[in-house]
Amino acid sequence: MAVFTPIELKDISHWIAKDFKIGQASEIRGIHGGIENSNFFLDTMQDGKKQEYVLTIFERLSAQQLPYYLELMRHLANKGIPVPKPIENHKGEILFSLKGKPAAIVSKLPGLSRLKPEVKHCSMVGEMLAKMHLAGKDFSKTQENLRSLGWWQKTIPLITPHLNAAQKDLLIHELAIQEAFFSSAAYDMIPQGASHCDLFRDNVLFDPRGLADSSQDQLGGFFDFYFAGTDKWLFDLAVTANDWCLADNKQDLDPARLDALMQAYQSVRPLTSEEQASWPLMLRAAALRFWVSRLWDFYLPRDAQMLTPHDPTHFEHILLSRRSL
Ligand SMILES: Nc1ncnc2c1ncn2[C@@H]1O[C@H](COP(=O)(O)OP(=O)(O)O)[C@@H](O)[C@H]1O
Ligand SMILES: N[C@@H](CCOP(=O)(O)O)C(=O)O
Repeated sequence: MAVFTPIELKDISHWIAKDFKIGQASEIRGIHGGIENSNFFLDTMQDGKKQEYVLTIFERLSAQQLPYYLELMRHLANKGIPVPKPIENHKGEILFSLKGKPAAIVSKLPGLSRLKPEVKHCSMVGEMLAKMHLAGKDFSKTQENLRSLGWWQKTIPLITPHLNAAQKDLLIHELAIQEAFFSSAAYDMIPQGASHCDLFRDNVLFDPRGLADSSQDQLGGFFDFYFAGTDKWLFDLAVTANDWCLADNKQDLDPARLDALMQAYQSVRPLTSEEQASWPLMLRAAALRFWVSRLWDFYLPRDAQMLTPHDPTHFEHILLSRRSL
């Protein structure tokens, strides 16, 4: 995150005590990392025990869009997928208003991110991603991925004035390829459902089981569902592969990590023939998605405390690498 909307303990103490069954708020701390929302670790004291939550103030998403994400998390958590569970108030509501903006409180997951994943981390993530896709099959709400083709088409003209000729050509050419892919019969046949769409290494936690080395790591959970949407499951897998399965040069795919991710995913949900055929183009779609959003954040930034924009060049290189496959 970043903190776009500062919150202090005095702003929420009375509200927490009055509206929830989570005890008394005892501490609130702004969280570094992340770029979309204002996030805080919120501690409470309940029956003499410290409880930990995450309070999020949504900076871009509207109160109309948010029920999809929060209900999805509740649905998945109820099905045993390790994701943050939204906390209800006395009326059973999970979406609130704080400082005039939508807000939610969710459970804090255990663990830490592994930013240098080994093969076994890719494997755990692949398996849980496929389980999550299947667990979302009977989720009744649908909402498009708000960072998909329509958003790329709208956003690319805003960022091209900032780019050099080669970058502009690359962006415009790849957009045309993706427009053709998205309107193809093969694309139409790829299965879809609730997808995370941003399952980067920093959105997954591992429970280190008390050991300093990572060999005993267990999956702690997936979080940050605020880019989720009803999308092709293969897109979700491609987003994941582009971040988790990088070789040492940080742009090409590492065969061992990729193989681990794909094998584990397919041990739960084998890919259809259309998905297999579409994989190279889907990897490119996933690279384009994040190149565009990082360029947008970089050239059209918002005011915030603690905001560190992500490097757009990283995804330019990834896109070039996937195009050469
Ligand atoms: N439910 C959660 N459990 C544990 N840590 C969390 C949780 N939600 C967020 N965090 C922490 O907050 C940081 C920023 O959250 P993130 O969702 O990535 O921000 P943003 O909403 O801006 O994308 C994460 O890197 C993680 O450390
Ligand atoms: N994962 C995306 C953008 C969102 O970042 P997050 O840290 O808020 O999850 C990227 O790396 O560009």
